[in-house]
Amino acid sequence: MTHAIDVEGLERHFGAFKAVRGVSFHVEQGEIFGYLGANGAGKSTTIRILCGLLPPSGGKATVAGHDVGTDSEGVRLSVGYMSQKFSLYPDLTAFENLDFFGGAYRLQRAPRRRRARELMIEVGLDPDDRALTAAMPGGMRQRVALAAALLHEPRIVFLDEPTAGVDPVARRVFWRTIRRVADAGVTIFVTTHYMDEAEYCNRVGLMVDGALVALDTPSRLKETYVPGVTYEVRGERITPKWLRHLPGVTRIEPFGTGLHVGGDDTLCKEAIENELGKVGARGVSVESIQPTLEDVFLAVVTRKAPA
Ligand SMILES: Nc1ncnc2c1ncn2[C@@H]1O[C@H](COP(=O)(O)OP(=O)(O)OP(=O)(O)O)[C@@H](O)[C@H]1O
Repeated sequence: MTHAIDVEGLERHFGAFKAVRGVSFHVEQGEIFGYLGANGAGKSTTIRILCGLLPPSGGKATVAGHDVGTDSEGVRLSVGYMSQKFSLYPDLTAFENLDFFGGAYRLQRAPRRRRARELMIEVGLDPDDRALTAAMPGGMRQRVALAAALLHEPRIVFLDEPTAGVDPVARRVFWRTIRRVADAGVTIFVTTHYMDEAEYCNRVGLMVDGALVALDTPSRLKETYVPGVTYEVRGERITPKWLRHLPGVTRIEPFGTGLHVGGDDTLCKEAIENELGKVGARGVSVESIQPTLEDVFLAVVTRKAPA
């Protein structure tokens, strides 16, 4: 059975530089697939290949049954794509923009206008607002771009950092829409820098320097890469070197103003408190926490493989 997206040994080189290196994965129809990685890891390049906008240098990928190398037109007609650099016509309203994009997809006038209105309401916009998109704040423009990517009812949607710069309340609206669309059987391929959003994905792939170094459900990634216990440790001018040699400690990462300290099951709160007491650390608090995907990400990026 073909998957919504099938990728095998995908490569993309820019001159001597390898932006995507031997990436293989598949995405099931209706799955929300998160693609994470630092800036420059190769996420947007992968998306552009999978949307039929950039030819691969090697390997093979099929999207909605179309080969990206030989049938990029078929791919483009089957997918929705919200790019990081989407552009709206500044001298049109949001509704007029959507009406225009719908026309470009050759959707008939009455159904495309009905769908544009429905989508605008879904993403929290007023279809009758006469404001031009030039005057719209970035987060509102991103809502229009999301609606535009969904307009022609694609079976697969690629969202490249759809919520970058969007406030937390609006991010919830985005994700409510994304989940509703996925519940209707549409496949979502999404990149994000917000690790809390990655938790909403069925599976998550982690890219480092063009390579896919980990791929699994959020809970299995945590079991694999940050097993054992995790403590959030805070205190005045606290530094990893104070705890590095404590028995049972397996990882320490700076996290906000504190540290996330991971260890095997022998590591307890009291041992950390005692150790910090010995070096005279002040204002110490130690809390047992559930690891986040950010812990996974940091563990993968610094280690690149499970211990
Ligand atoms: N057309 C191009 N020519 C040369 N290098 C490119 C080109 N497009 C991308 N790159 C390089 O390929 C690498 C991967 O870029 P890409 O945009 O895929 O990263 P990304 O993971 O999407 O990062 P970000 O989170 O910043 O969007 C970067 O080093 C980038 O500079």
